[in-house]
Amino acid sequence: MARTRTGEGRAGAEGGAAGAAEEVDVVVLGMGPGGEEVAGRLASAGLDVVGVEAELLGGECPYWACVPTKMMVRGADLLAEARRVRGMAGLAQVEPDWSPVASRIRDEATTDWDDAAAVERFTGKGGRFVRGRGRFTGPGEVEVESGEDGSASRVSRFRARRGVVVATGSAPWAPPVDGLDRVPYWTNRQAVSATEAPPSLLVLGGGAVGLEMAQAFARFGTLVTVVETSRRLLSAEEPESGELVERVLKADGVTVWTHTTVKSARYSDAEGFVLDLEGDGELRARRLLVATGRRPRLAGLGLEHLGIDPASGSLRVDERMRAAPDVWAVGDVTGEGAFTHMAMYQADIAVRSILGEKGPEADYRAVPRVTFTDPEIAAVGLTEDLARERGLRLRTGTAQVPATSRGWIHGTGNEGFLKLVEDADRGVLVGATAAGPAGGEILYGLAVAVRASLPVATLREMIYAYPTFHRGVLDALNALQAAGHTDEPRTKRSRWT
Ligand SMILES: Cc1cc2nc3c(=O)[nH]c(=O)nc-3n(C[C@H](O)[C@H](O)[C@H](O)COP(=O)(O)OP(=O)(O)OC[C@H]3O[C@@H](n4cnc5c(N)ncnc54)[C@H](O)[C@@H]3O)c2cc1C
Ligand SMILES: NC(=O)c1ccc[n+]([C@@H]2O[C@H](COP(=O)([O-])OP(=O)(O)OC[C@H]3O[C@@H](n4cnc5c(N)ncnc54)[C@H](O)[C@@H]3O)[C@@H](O)[C@H]2O)c1
Repeated sequence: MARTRTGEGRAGAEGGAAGAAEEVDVVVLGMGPGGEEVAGRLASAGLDVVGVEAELLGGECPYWACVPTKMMVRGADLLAEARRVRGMAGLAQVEPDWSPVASRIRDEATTDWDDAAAVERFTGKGGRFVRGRGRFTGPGEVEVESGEDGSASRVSRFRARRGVVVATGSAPWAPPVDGLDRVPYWTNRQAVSATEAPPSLLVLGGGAVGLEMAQAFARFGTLVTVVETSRRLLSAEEPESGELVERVLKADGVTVWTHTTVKSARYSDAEGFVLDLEGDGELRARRLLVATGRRPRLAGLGLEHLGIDPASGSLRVDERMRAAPDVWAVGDVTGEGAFTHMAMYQADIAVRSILGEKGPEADYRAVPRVTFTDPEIAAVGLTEDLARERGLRLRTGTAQVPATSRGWIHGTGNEGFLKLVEDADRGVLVGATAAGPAGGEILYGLAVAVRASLPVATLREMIYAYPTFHRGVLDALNALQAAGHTDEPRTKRSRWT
């Protein structure tokens, strides 16, 4: 697990001594992807910047989230591809072994959960790094407490002339299930630090975290059961996405319980984890992963000193990332979408805002999101349901990947679909889903179309390379036009798409 270095003083000045606040330009609270980007850019621009981080500089993404989970996914996908050789290209014998995945995560991704290189990168730009937990003590005033595990704690105080950036991210949230707080369940952190694939795993929550991990462990031989309260998996996405991912997970041997409520949880060495289901008996496994969402980290930040209610759920920001006078916020803490690309996007806007530079304001019409299951479930903009809720008059068009030329050529492993949601009055796409092999890559063109409000007529006039997966967009456009309004997926393969 993480070797935190709270309180060590190797990374530049440690700030003002307790009692005397040191004047600096900007203090950044939390150095995940959002905070690191803001602090690094401002330091490079010549500002006197203090970056405060309680754990590891880089935050959740490189050490416990995006990067290590995608290494898990990569290993799992290699196994799945090897298993598809039979009937397509001969025979391949597959013997799953988790240890190369664990080694890559430990040695390549996280350097054994050590952030020395990231600290050096930041201080190399002229930033000053303080390891510790920061909080507001007044407008523009920040106190950082360093030291833990019984070591004497020290307090540094700063007064930020230009302002403070809050980038404290999010923490896993567990539902109020009786007994859950008393059992040693995994969050994403223990799951990515696993040195072996457990024999059996219960996954509570059928969102991105739960499903990426469920499929990865299943492909390495773990007996996985997913339990989800909603009627379908990936409930925020198109219904077709949840249906597809449930189908492929089942093909991977995963047991899926949707629309299921867990009443209570217990654990013993002999029994392992036991979840009591409302009405439906119980589920058992050696490990339990709780992946039921995350919540912005606002507690203990002293936001009350700014007149902000820390219980407000997220730190609301305007289109220039301002949360209060001379306070900016970026990343998961803003509640605008818990993605690294969102944190980086907002960081860019905050940097320009702090430097007084002009430039575009935040625009969330085309937020891309990719769940890295196999097939990848990628989407941008509004789902059909959300677009309807906004009162738009819609047309939708869907193409099934196996019915396209490339999907058909691809053969096994070709599950997926492309769905377009058009604002029929304006003739532009307001949302799209690309589910299938390389769905996240195919999404790019659709994201451009949504963001730039490209006329659907222009999309139809374009030339799509044959036989690519993205050429399926033409099929979906044809479906859009043919039906006027169609929710029916096309099942027949047209000759040239
Ligand atoms: C399992 C998993 C997989 C994911 N995969 C992807 C993916 O593939 N693609 C993607 O785009 N997103 C992914 N995400 C989401 C992504 O990790 C987050 O959106 C991203 O890390 C948010 O960045 P951030 O800077 O807002 O916050 P964080 O990364 O959470 O960093 C915040 C930092 O602030 C520090 N901090 C908190 N409070 C204080 C304080 N008071 N003082 C000092 N420091 C403090 C924390 O220690 C932390 O290091 C994934 C998330 C999970 C859980
Ligand atoms: N590939 C990516 O970009 C990626 C990957 C992982 C995580 N993330 C980000 O991290 C955030 C957190 O991911 P997550 O999957 O933990 O959250 P999520 O909110 O996406 O999904 C949580 C799921 O848990 C379910 N749930 C809630 N309470 C439950 C209960 N008591 N029993 C069973 N199920 C319950 C919800 O209905 C929901 O489907 C996401 O918002 C996502 O943006 C992104």
